[in-house]
Amino acid sequence: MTETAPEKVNGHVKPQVSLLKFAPAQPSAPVVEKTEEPRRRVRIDHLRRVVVEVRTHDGYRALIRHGAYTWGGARILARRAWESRTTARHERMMRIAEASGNEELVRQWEQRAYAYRFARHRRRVELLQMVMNAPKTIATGVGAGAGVLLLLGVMLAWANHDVADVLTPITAVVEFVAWVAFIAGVIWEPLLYALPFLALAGAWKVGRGQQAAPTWALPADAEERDVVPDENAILRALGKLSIPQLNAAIKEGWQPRWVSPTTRSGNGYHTQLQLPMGVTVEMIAGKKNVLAHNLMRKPIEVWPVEPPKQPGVLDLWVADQGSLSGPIPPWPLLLEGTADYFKGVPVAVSQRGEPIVGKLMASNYMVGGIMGQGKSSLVIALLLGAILAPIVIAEVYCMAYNVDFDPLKPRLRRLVKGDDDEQVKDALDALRRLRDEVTERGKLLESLGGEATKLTRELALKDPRMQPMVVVFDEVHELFGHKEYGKEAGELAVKVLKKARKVGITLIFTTVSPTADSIPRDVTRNTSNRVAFAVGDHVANDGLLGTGKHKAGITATTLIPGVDVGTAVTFGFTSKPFEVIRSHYIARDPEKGIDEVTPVVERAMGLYDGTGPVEEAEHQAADALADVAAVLGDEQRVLVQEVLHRLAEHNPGEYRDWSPTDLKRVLEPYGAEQYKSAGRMVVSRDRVQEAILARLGDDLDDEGADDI
Ligand SMILES: Nc1ncnc2c1ncn2[C@@H]1O[C@H](COP(=O)(O)OP(=O)(O)OP(=O)(O)O)[C@@H](O)[C@H]1O
Repeated sequence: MTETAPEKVNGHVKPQVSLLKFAPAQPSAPVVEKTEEPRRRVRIDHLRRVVVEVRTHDGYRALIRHGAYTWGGARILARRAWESRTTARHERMMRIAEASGNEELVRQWEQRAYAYRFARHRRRVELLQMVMNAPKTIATGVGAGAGVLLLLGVMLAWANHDVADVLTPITAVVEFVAWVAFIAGVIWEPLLYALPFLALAGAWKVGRGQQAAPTWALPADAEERDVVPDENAILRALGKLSIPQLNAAIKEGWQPRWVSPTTRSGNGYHTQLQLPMGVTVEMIAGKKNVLAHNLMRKPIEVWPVEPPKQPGVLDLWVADQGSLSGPIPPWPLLLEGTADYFKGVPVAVSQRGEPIVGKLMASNYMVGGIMGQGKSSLVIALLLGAILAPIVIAEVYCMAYNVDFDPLKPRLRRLVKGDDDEQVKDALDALRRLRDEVTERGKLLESLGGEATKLTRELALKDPRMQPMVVVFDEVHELFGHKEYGKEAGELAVKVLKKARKVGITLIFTTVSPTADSIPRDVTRNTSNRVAFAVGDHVANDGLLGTGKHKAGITATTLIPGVDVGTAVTFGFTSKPFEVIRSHYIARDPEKGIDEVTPVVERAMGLYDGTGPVEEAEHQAADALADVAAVLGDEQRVLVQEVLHRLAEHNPGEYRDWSPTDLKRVLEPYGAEQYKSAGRMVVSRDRVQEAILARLGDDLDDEGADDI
């Protein structure tokens, strides 16, 4: 017996009772002549072309435009009239308030609607009463008027001694009425004929004022998209984003609450407004390109974001046209000046044109973006600034074969180049050393720093083991992505980053691949300053700037590679949720013979060797005895507390934390320590001066002994 495989229906063994309904087998269809369909399509295409092409005809556009103005104006007037006589407006406002969940506002509009209805009812009742009383009122009025005229006539007749004058006032009034009737008779007919035209003209004017015509029919200059993004321009631009919920709100009469009206901010404009229900900032950010177009800007010049503490608010910053593509001012330290590790280094200008300082103390960097967008240049600006502070130790681990860091070599403690296992291992070793270093420095800080919770300038100058360090890991994905060293490197980096900020170690990572696969998330999370040059997609963007940033409009995906070179979206440089920066460029192109980097390195070397204007490195230990003498001045005796106070003022770095014991420790060897006078501890000027002389004598003796 042969077994046959069960028949299958849709991949299942054929069921006993099939629930599948098969279409009856069609008799072979007769061959149909297919010539009709293309012809119909051709006709539709032709029709469509005619409809579209006719729009380009000036006469047709003018006809539609003016027709639409009139029709639209009439509709607007009718709506206004309707709203003025009914509670339609109140109800609309109530719907908006209700939709935005503002119960207080709903109640207010309800009360207004009630007051309006009440007033309208009273007016109607009064009108009715007036109509009913009209005959009586008219009769009374006419009677009173006739009486007055008659009285005037009598007085006139009396004055003129002519009885005929009694009727003169009444005759004059009758003649006046006849004239009015005559004039009205003359103008009535033309007025009657002109009335529809006047109404049409009025409607046309209103329609034109409101631009109530299809956009394609408007004259070329009528689409007055304003260069200044004021409230009107912003509302117009928002209304043309094709966001249904926003359009519905606008149709309902939504008027935004301007949290902050449009104000000038640097080289752009800043506005904040509350969005209606159903419309999120993400939706607006998703249409950033269209918004930028509507505001007559490039996408990079428009930044719609949601402030962290103001949910539902659209924070819009619009740069001046072209302001982000002009030349960047030269690096402030290019020709002169030194830097201070504890204050930071100028690296860029912000979107508003303000200087951006790259902090070094308590900061770490992750710089990413596709190739050739300026990552290395930004890091070189940071590093050049850092080495212009003579106390800084700098190391570079560049996991690629490139010459970017070569000119800095003389001033670097270590420069490793290359992406072979050997160099990657060097970078790993550097991280291992740094792990030990941060621990060591932590202990030193505890023992030397006293109250200080992090490295201070004084401490760094006092102890060479606490000299600030800047360590660059270029193309760091080679390290973190390394199959042998990657895992350990990631863990070490996180450990170092967590402790480095307090002990004066700055880590700078750069990568072309800022995704979670190449850079451990925890490494990026623990970097305070993140820089995204043009990136390939939102994954890379969020890998650098943080999850959800792309959706929230903080995105470097709109930066154009090759065009926006040197421009980056950053986090951590200022207190703002993000900052678009344009980095200073210290040019170097050996092929063209341009090299601005080397002179800066030479300057840094001058400072470092002590041949230049060293400000910080040459730290002289304070001479406490001389300082005490200086603060005593001419006074015979000074209270100990006063001496300590004056010393702290004189040299806060050295004496701020001094106590009477410290003072005693310095003065005692010379017998000049404080003593009690009239019940209070004092320091004597004469004793201190004698101590200085005694010390001088000792020094001379020592020199004499050395000479022998
Ligand atoms: N701020 C800037 N302004 C003007 N041009 C710049 C700026 N930064 C960089 N460039 C130009 O872009 C080129 C590439 O810069 P850089 O090497 O810094 O890019 P990168 O992102 O580090 O590229 P790679 O990943 O290939 O090293 C530079 O040689 C320079 O010509």
